[in-house]
Amino acid sequence: MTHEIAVIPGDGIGQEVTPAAVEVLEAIDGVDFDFVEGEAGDAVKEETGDALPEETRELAADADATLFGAAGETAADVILPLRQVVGSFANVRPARSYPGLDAVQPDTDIVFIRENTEGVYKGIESEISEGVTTCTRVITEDASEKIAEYGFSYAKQNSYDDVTIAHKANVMRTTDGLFLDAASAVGEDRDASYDTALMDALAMHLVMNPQDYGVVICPNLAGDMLSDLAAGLVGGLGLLPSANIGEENALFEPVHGSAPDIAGEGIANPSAMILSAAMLLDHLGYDEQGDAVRTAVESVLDSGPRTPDLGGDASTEDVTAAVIDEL
Ligand SMILES: NC(=O)C1=CN([C@@H]2O[C@H](COP(=O)(O)OP(=O)(O)OC[C@H]3O[C@@H](n4cnc5c(N)ncnc54)[C@H](O)[C@@H]3O)[C@@H](O)[C@H]2O)C=CC1
Ligand SMILES: CC(C)CC(=O)C(=O)O
Repeated sequence: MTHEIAVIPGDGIGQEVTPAAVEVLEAIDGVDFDFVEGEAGDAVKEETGDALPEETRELAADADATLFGAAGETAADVILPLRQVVGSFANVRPARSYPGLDAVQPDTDIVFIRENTEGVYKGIESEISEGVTTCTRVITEDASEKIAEYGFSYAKQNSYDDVTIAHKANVMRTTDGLFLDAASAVGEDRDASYDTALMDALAMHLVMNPQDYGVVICPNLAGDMLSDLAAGLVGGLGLLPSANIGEENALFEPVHGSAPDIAGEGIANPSAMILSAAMLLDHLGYDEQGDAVRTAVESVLDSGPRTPDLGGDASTEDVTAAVIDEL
């Protein structure tokens, strides 16, 4: 069976790390892919006036799964609609420390399960008068229950004992009050053990004691910010993959952006993107192959070569070739 994969490299280092992930997928025995590339991001907007052309939307909608690199200034006009195109309701962001890396917290294994459809990401903003702006934060019972169901199931399936529901219901009493109540009710219904945590204090605890956390179920913006914070604990954004999961489709992307400070130098760390490809393999049912990719990345992170963000002097291509050798 051949799987059609939409490949959308985007801007900046997206153009460098996405081919690395495709090379790794091509090196896997026994799985057939048909990669079809689409354009999106700043460069295509400059050419055509549209950061996400209709052909690219259709490509992602029709493919078995999508690999997305990163976009630059147009990121919100690209990745947010793409998440909708694939019907994603959950953004899964594992933050793990790796042996051999000099990380702030070398004993971290946390998976952020981020609500992926609402909150401030609805983009409902207005300037109601000069110098006065508003942003409407949408939280619904259905979406809160759905992400909690996904989070508790993920914890069970992947043997995480600690589940934490992140919220700020002491301030956003109505919206995060609903998120907290709906997510807690899912935990109660399942007779599952879980904690709840105010997200400000949670940020501190994650930095000081990440080993106390397993699965963290979050509203949309909180999940974005807490997962980036966790990237800092384990060695940086070059290491964090993610999956945007829908009922019938999914999109896989690194947590990082287009990194204009290093774009074009060929030194971006491809690990986050390659690990996103491993999540794509899991999603398509190739768990063994997904594990093999993760093991190969781990081994290269441990023994090198490493890109400059991890203290090395290797290129994106050196690291990719080493991962393929390990495979
Ligand atoms: N999903 C997306 O397409 C996203 C796009 N962006 C866009 O990216 C642009 C830059 O945003 P920033 O806030 O700087 O975030 P960023 O994630 O692009 O970069 C933050 C820092 O991490 C480093 N970094 C990120 N990925 C790396 C990798 N693979 N290897 C080595 N170092 C890496 C960068 O060099 C930079 O110092 C903006 O235009 C923003 O809108 C930001 C976040 C997500
Ligand atoms: C530029 C943004 C759309 C990136 C972000 O916040 C996200 O990953 O949700």
